[in-house]
Formats: sequence, structure tokens, C-alpha cells
Amino acid sequence: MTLTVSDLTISRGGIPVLEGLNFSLEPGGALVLRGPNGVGKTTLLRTVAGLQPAVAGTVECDPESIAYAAHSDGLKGMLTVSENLHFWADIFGTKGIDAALKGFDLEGLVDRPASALSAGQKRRLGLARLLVTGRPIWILDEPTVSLDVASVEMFADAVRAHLAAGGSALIATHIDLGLEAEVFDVGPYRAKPENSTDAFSGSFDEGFL
Ligand SMILES: Nc1ncnc2c1ncn2[C@@H]1O[C@H](COP(=O)(O)OP(=O)(O)OP(=O)(O)O)[C@@H](O)[C@H]1O
Repeated sequence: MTLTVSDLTISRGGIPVLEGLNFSLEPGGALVLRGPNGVGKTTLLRTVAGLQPAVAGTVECDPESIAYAAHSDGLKGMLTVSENLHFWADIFGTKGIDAALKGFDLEGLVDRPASALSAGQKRRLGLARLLVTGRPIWILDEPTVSLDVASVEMFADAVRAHLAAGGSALIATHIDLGLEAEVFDVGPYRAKPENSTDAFSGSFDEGFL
């Protein structure tokens, strides 16, 4: 499943932020998005994931192939670690959570309510859900926030295994994950001010899709 972005212009709150974006993501490949705070990386990921429309251009990809992990963990605090993962496995029609528990070192926390996890543990659980989606294209927004060094490596291992199995990943991150990945600096694609409509419209935040 290839994801192809062509001549894409994206906006946030009615204001174009990036324009003229072209890239593709092939099975087995990873693309790391770089750029300064506020340049539009999250907006790009949201657009590619289908959470907001593009201003111009196209994103070619089966939406059903995408698993999106946003800034927030999007956990159900009353449910245990195990229940959270089973909830998502049911949603995505997949079976088994053992690989997700093992891959993110959550086996000792299965019966703990998500609300009683530390920030890093919550992030590990949020990322573990990627493994139960069964979806090939991972779109990840700052996935390593709150993770310690060992957990960052755990996450990088999960991405490597995903790529080796034919999946792909589009990742916005400010840190070096040690992946064999192309890097795409979106800084030079800032939209020109004259293209701004200067209209503000609110939007909702979502944890995971
Ligand atoms: N809900 C919103 N409504 C209107 N504008 C927004 C909204 N969220 C973000 N913006 C603005 O849109 C622009 C792009 O933000 P975006 O979050 O995509 O940047 P980013 O590159 O991901 O930044 P960071 O590295 O800080 O996460 C910024 O100027 C930001 O202030």
C-alpha cells in the first residue's frame, strides 16, 4: 500500500501553513518529518490521515490502511491496560494483544487502570495500540514524548519490525530515532502570506484513530 502526496497545500484555522508538498511512502519505508515548532507538521499528518481536508492537491491512499497516533494518548482511563488494548482490537477486528503487551513492556501492568499509569507508561500503551490495529501505514505525531531512553529504543524496534513486515511509517519527531528513514524538512514549504484567508475556525483534538 503506497501513500502518495501530490502538490498538497494544507491549512490550520483557515490559514494555509504549507504548500507544494510532494512525497510518497512505499511499503517498508519510513519518512521522518522535520521542521520548527508551528511550521505545520501536525497539520500535515492530520490532513494525510483524513482528519481535515486539503486546501489543494491530493493524498492517495486507502484511509482504512492508516493508523494515526496523535499528541494525546487518547486512552480510556477507567479501563485497564488489557481492556484498552482489547477495546481497540475489537474496533479494528484483530485478535490478540500479547505482541502489543510484550513489544511495549506492559505485561506487568495488564490489570492497572490506564488512569493510574505514569506519563511514559500511558504513552507506551498508546503506541502499543498501533500493533493491534493491523494497519500497514502508521502516522505518528511526536510518538516519543514522555518516553525514557529504553522506551524510545523499544518504540524504534517496533517501527523496525513493522517496516520489515512490509508496513510503513510517517513520523513527525524532533529527535533521532536511529531508524533507516528518509528525512523531509518541510520548512522550505511554508505557505506564502498572500495565500492566507486570515479566517480562524476552531478544531477538535483527537487521541488516536
Ligand atoms: N486548532 C488550531 N486552530 C488554528 N490554528 C492552529 C490550531 N492548532 C495549531 N494552529 C496553528 O497552525 C500552525 C501549524 O501548527 P502545527 O501544530 O501543525 O505545527 P507543528 O509543526 O506540528 O508544530 P510543533 O513542532 O510545535 O508540534 C501553527 O502556526 C499553529 O499556531
